[in-house]
Amino acid sequence: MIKINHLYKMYRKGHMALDDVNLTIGEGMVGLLGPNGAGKTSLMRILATLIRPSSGDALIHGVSLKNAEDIRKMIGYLPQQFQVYPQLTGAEFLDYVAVMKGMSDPRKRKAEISRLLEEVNLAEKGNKRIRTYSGGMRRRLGIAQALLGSPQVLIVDEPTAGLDPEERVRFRNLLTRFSLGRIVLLSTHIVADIESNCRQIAVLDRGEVRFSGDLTRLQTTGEGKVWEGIVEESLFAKLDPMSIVSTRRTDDGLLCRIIADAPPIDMDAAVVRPTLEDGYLALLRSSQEEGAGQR
Ligand SMILES: Nc1ncnc2c1ncn2[C@@H]1O[C@H](COP(=O)(O)OP(=O)(O)OP(=O)(O)O)[C@@H](O)[C@H]1O
Repeated sequence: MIKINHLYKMYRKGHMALDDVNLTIGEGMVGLLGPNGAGKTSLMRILATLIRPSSGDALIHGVSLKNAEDIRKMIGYLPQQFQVYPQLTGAEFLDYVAVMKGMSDPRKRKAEISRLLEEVNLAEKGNKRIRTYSGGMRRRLGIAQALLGSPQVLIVDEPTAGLDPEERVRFRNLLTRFSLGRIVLLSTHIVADIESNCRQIAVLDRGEVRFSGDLTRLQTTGEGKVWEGIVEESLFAKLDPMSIVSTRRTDDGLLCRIIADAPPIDMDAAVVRPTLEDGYLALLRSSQEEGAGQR
């Protein structure tokens, strides 16, 4: 279990990236969802002991972040900008990382590397240079390096960014497999990444936790706030663009889906069942309105 207590991160020039974050994260796949700049990377880097919080602490399986050496043994981390050495082969790269992680026995390293290459579906590519790998393969190699030493906690920062839909699905399934008996904390701003396989979701916005719970509860946040109706082009131009979730051209006109407490006066709209994405957008909307009210 990860228990985050009153965590703050203030960067130089006074920017508050994390503002009293409290969160309990259990076993399985956990999604950390939030728009750009929400503080996801800051939180993950703190948990991976790459940066220090300004104040507060987190306990990972009971160990404080202050014991960075012990925490690092428990954690595998895949950063957003994962750097590889293109001239090395996948196996050479993993061997290099394994040495850095203190795995001194070459035979054990070799066995673990071939096991991991197999697990991430790169067994046949292990002896090829990384420069020949696709984006998805590099990301899978990134997971393999994070899993070296069998960490109990895997932290992955926006791992699906830039992947094509097929690789994205493949990558999600891979993470789900690794989440059995482990904590996999996955950050993303794409709802589909967490839709099918996350047991818990936390939503971060402007440094604060706005939600923590399961998928159904996030979805119901949108209840009574999602409206659908046909609008004329002239009305469409007047709608608040921030409230429009989707538009589809039909024979009767533009079918518009919007998130609002009430539909615009001249829109003939009916309330519809929210999707998970609607729930997330409704939550962000109310969090942003709250923020605007306080400014
Ligand atoms: N080293 C830094 N110095 C100053 N400000 C920073 C630094 N790193 C991040 N920030 C700011 O802190 C806030 C949170 O950034 P962070 O990268 O943690 O968010 P994020 O949710 O991961 O965003 P993204 O999805 O865009 O990566 C942003 O406003 C960002 O500009």
